Amino acid sequence: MIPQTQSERTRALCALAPVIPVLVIDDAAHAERLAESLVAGGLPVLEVTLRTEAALAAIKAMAGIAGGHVGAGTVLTREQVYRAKDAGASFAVSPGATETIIRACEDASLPLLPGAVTASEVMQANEYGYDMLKFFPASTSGGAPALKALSAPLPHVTFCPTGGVTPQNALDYLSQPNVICVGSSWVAPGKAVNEGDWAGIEARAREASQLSAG
Ligand SMILES: O=C(O)C(=O)C[C@H](O)[C@H](O)COP(=O)(O)O
Repeated sequence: MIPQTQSERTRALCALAPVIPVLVIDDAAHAERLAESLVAGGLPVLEVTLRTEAALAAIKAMAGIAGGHVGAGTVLTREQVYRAKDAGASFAVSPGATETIIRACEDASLPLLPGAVTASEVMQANEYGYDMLKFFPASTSGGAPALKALSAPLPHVTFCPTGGVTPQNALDYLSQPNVICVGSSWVAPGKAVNEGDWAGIEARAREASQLSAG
Protein backbone atom coordinates (compact mmCIF):
# COMPACT_ATOMS: atom_id res chain seq x y z
CA MET A 1 0.00 0.00 0.00
CA ILE A 2 1.26 3.48 -0.87
CA PRO A 3 1.63 5.49 2.35
CA GLN A 4 -0.67 8.49 2.55
CA THR A 5 0.79 11.95 3.03
CA GLN A 6 -0.30 13.94 6.07
CA SER A 7 -2.54 16.04 3.84
CA GLU A 8 -4.14 12.96 2.26
CA ARG A 9 -4.89 11.63 5.74
CA THR A 10 -6.51 14.96 6.60
CA ARG A 11 -8.53 14.98 3.37
CA ALA A 12 -9.80 11.47 4.08
CA LEU A 13 -11.03 12.63 7.51
CA CYS A 14 -12.63 15.75 6.03
CA ALA A 15 -14.45 13.61 3.46
CA LEU A 16 -16.25 11.60 6.14
CA ALA A 17 -19.01 14.19 6.65
CA PRO A 18 -20.03 17.58 5.19
CA VAL A 19 -19.71 19.43 8.50
CA ILE A 20 -17.04 19.39 11.20
CA PRO A 21 -18.58 20.77 14.39
CA VAL A 22 -16.19 23.27 15.98
CA LEU A 23 -16.55 22.81 19.73
CA VAL A 24 -15.74 25.19 22.57
CA ILE A 25 -16.05 23.08 25.72
CA ASP A 26 -16.09 24.71 29.16
CA ASP A 27 -16.69 21.55 31.20
CA ALA A 28 -15.07 18.24 30.24
CA ALA A 29 -17.90 16.42 32.02
CA HIS A 30 -20.05 17.26 28.97
CA ALA A 31 -17.56 15.95 26.44
CA GLU A 32 -18.49 12.29 26.15
CA ARG A 33 -22.23 12.91 25.88
CA LEU A 34 -21.61 15.69 23.37
CA ALA A 35 -19.46 13.46 21.16
CA GLU A 36 -21.99 10.65 21.33
CA SER A 37 -24.79 13.00 20.24
CA LEU A 38 -22.80 14.33 17.29
CA VAL A 39 -21.67 10.90 16.11
CA ALA A 40 -25.21 9.55 16.52
CA GLY A 41 -26.44 12.47 14.39
CA GLY A 42 -24.06 11.50 11.59
CA LEU A 43 -21.10 13.82 12.21
CA PRO A 44 -18.10 11.65 13.19
CA VAL A 45 -15.32 14.24 12.78
CA LEU A 46 -15.14 16.71 15.67
CA GLU A 47 -12.86 19.67 16.36
CA VAL A 48 -12.32 20.67 19.98
CA THR A 49 -10.75 24.13 20.14
CA LEU A 50 -7.87 24.48 22.58
CA ARG A 51 -9.36 27.77 23.69
CA THR A 52 -10.63 26.55 27.05
CA GLU A 53 -8.99 25.05 30.13
CA ALA A 54 -11.15 21.95 29.72
CA ALA A 55 -10.19 21.29 26.09
CA LEU A 56 -7.49 18.63 26.58
CA ALA A 57 -9.54 16.74 29.18
CA ALA A 58 -12.49 16.94 26.78
CA ILE A 59 -10.41 15.48 23.94
CA LYS A 60 -9.32 12.67 26.24
CA ALA A 61 -12.93 11.91 27.17
CA MET A 62 -14.06 12.00 23.54
CA ALA A 63 -11.17 10.10 21.97
CA GLY A 64 -12.60 6.68 22.78
CA ILE A 65 -16.09 7.28 21.33
CA ALA A 66 -16.94 4.56 18.83
CA GLY A 67 -16.99 5.86 15.29
CA GLY A 68 -15.67 9.29 16.24
CA HIS A 69 -12.53 11.14 15.14
CA VAL A 70 -11.61 13.89 17.57
CA GLY A 71 -9.18 16.60 16.61
CA ALA A 72 -7.65 19.55 18.40
CA GLY A 73 -8.40 22.99 16.98
CA THR A 74 -6.76 26.38 17.46
CA VAL A 75 -3.36 24.68 17.60
CA LEU A 76 -0.80 27.50 17.75
CA THR A 77 2.37 26.00 19.28
CA ARG A 78 4.55 22.88 19.11
CA GLU A 79 3.72 22.13 22.74
CA GLN A 80 -0.01 22.16 21.97
CA VAL A 81 0.56 19.65 19.17
CA TYR A 82 2.18 17.21 21.61
CA ARG A 83 -0.40 17.81 24.32
CA ALA A 84 -3.20 17.21 21.83
CA LYS A 85 -1.57 14.00 20.61
CA ASP A 86 -1.07 12.80 24.20
CA ALA A 87 -4.72 13.52 24.95
CA GLY A 88 -5.72 11.25 22.08
CA ALA A 89 -6.43 13.71 19.29
CA SER A 90 -6.39 12.06 15.88
CA PHE A 91 -5.81 15.28 13.92
CA ALA A 92 -4.98 18.95 14.46
CA VAL A 93 -6.42 22.14 13.04
CA SER A 94 -4.62 25.47 12.98
CA PRO A 95 -5.92 28.87 11.87
CA GLY A 96 -2.67 29.34 9.94
CA ALA A 97 0.22 27.36 8.49
CA THR A 98 3.57 28.00 10.14
CA GLU A 99 6.64 25.84 9.66
CA THR A 100 6.66 25.19 13.42
CA ILE A 101 3.15 23.73 13.42
CA ILE A 102 3.69 21.76 10.23
CA ARG A 103 6.94 20.20 11.51
CA ALA A 104 5.48 19.47 14.95
CA CYS A 105 2.49 17.66 13.46
CA GLU A 106 4.77 15.65 11.17
CA ASP A 107 7.02 14.75 14.12
CA ALA A 108 3.94 13.70 16.10
CA SER A 109 2.42 11.93 13.05
CA LEU A 110 -0.73 13.98 13.53
CA PRO A 111 -2.66 14.83 10.35
CA LEU A 112 -2.92 18.62 10.13
CA LEU A 113 -5.55 20.90 8.61
CA PRO A 114 -3.60 24.16 8.28
CA GLY A 115 -5.21 27.49 7.50
CA ALA A 116 -4.67 29.59 4.36
CA VAL A 117 -6.76 32.16 2.51
CA THR A 118 -4.55 34.03 0.02
CA ALA A 119 -2.94 32.52 -3.08
CA SER A 120 0.50 33.00 -1.52
CA GLU A 121 -0.55 31.30 1.73
CA VAL A 122 -2.03 28.41 -0.23
CA MET A 123 1.14 28.10 -2.35
CA GLN A 124 3.31 28.22 0.78
CA ALA A 125 1.28 25.37 2.32
CA ASN A 126 1.59 23.46 -0.97
CA GLU A 127 5.37 23.77 -0.74
CA TYR A 128 5.18 21.90 2.57
CA GLY A 129 3.03 19.22 0.94
CA TYR A 130 -0.36 20.43 2.17
CA ASP A 131 -3.22 20.75 -0.31
CA MET A 132 -6.19 20.16 2.03
CA LEU A 133 -6.52 23.47 3.86
CA LYS A 134 -8.74 25.30 6.29
CA PHE A 135 -10.08 28.50 4.69
CA PHE A 136 -10.29 30.74 7.77
CA PRO A 137 -11.90 33.12 8.51
CA ALA A 138 -14.15 32.16 5.60
CA SER A 139 -16.85 34.83 5.67
CA THR A 140 -14.48 37.80 5.93
CA SER A 141 -12.00 36.34 3.43
CA GLY A 142 -14.37 36.52 0.49
CA GLY A 143 -16.59 33.53 1.24
CA ALA A 144 -17.61 31.09 -1.47
CA PRO A 145 -16.73 33.50 -4.36
CA ALA A 146 -13.13 33.65 -3.10
CA LEU A 147 -12.91 29.84 -3.03
CA LYS A 148 -14.30 29.71 -6.56
CA ALA A 149 -11.70 32.24 -7.72
CA LEU A 150 -8.85 30.32 -6.07
CA SER A 151 -9.92 27.11 -7.80
CA ALA A 152 -8.95 28.50 -11.22
CA PRO A 153 -5.19 28.85 -10.64
CA LEU A 154 -5.04 26.27 -7.82
CA PRO A 155 -7.42 23.47 -8.93
CA HIS A 156 -5.61 20.74 -6.99
CA VAL A 157 -6.24 22.40 -3.61
CA THR A 158 -9.27 21.55 -1.49
CA PHE A 159 -10.67 23.41 1.50
CA CYS A 160 -12.66 23.29 4.70
CA PRO A 161 -14.09 26.82 5.05
CA THR A 162 -14.61 27.79 8.69
CA GLY A 163 -15.67 31.00 10.40
CA GLY A 164 -19.10 32.45 9.71
CA VAL A 165 -20.47 29.28 8.12
CA THR A 166 -24.18 28.95 8.94
CA PRO A 167 -27.07 26.65 7.97
CA GLN A 168 -28.10 29.43 5.55
CA ASN A 169 -24.80 29.68 3.66
CA ALA A 170 -23.30 26.18 4.13
CA LEU A 171 -24.53 25.00 0.74
CA ASP A 172 -22.95 28.02 -1.00
CA TYR A 173 -19.63 26.67 0.25
CA LEU A 174 -20.35 22.96 -0.12
CA SER A 175 -21.43 23.39 -3.74
CA GLN A 176 -17.94 24.58 -4.69
CA PRO A 177 -15.96 21.71 -6.23
CA ASN A 178 -12.89 22.58 -4.15
CA VAL A 179 -14.79 22.36 -0.84
CA ILE A 180 -14.73 18.97 0.90
CA CYS A 181 -16.51 20.01 4.10
CA VAL A 182 -17.17 23.05 6.26
CA GLY A 183 -16.36 23.70 9.91
CA SER A 184 -18.83 25.51 12.14
CA SER A 185 -20.02 26.05 15.68
CA TRP A 186 -23.68 26.12 14.63
CA VAL A 187 -24.38 22.42 15.30
CA ALA A 188 -23.23 22.51 18.92
CA PRO A 189 -23.01 26.11 20.15
CA GLY A 190 -21.61 26.66 23.65
CA LYS A 191 -25.03 27.48 25.12
CA ALA A 192 -26.54 24.18 23.94
CA VAL A 193 -23.53 22.26 25.29
CA ASN A 194 -23.63 23.99 28.68
CA GLU A 195 -27.37 23.37 28.92
CA GLY A 196 -26.94 19.69 27.99
CA ASP A 197 -29.33 19.98 25.03
CA TRP A 198 -28.19 16.66 23.54
CA ALA A 199 -31.42 16.10 21.61
CA GLY A 200 -31.14 19.50 19.94
CA ILE A 201 -27.48 18.93 19.13
CA GLU A 202 -28.19 15.51 17.66
CA ALA A 203 -31.07 16.91 15.58
CA ARG A 204 -28.87 19.69 14.16
CA ALA A 205 -26.11 17.17 13.49
CA ARG A 206 -28.56 14.99 11.57
CA GLU A 207 -29.65 17.95 9.41
CA ALA A 208 -26.05 18.97 8.82
CA SER A 209 -25.06 15.43 7.87
CA GLN A 210 -27.64 15.51 5.03
CA LEU A 211 -25.92 18.44 3.30
CA SER A 212 -23.84 17.31 0.38
CA ALA A 213 -20.43 18.54 -0.67
CA GLY A 214 -18.96 19.31 -4.08
O1 LIG B 1 -10.67 28.48 17.15
C1 LIG B 1 -10.53 28.10 16.01
O2 LIG B 1 -9.57 27.42 15.65
C2 LIG B 1 -11.55 28.40 15.01
O3 LIG B 1 -11.75 27.62 14.13
C3 LIG B 1 -12.32 29.66 15.13
C4 LIG B 1 -13.82 29.49 15.23
O4 LIG B 1 -14.20 28.83 16.36
C5 LIG B 1 -14.42 28.73 14.11
O5 LIG B 1 -14.05 29.40 12.97
C6 LIG B 1 -15.91 28.59 14.22
O6 LIG B 1 -16.49 29.79 13.87
P1 LIG B 1 -18.05 30.00 13.83
O7 LIG B 1 -18.68 28.81 13.22
O8 LIG B 1 -18.20 31.25 13.02
O9 LIG B 1 -18.48 30.19 15.26
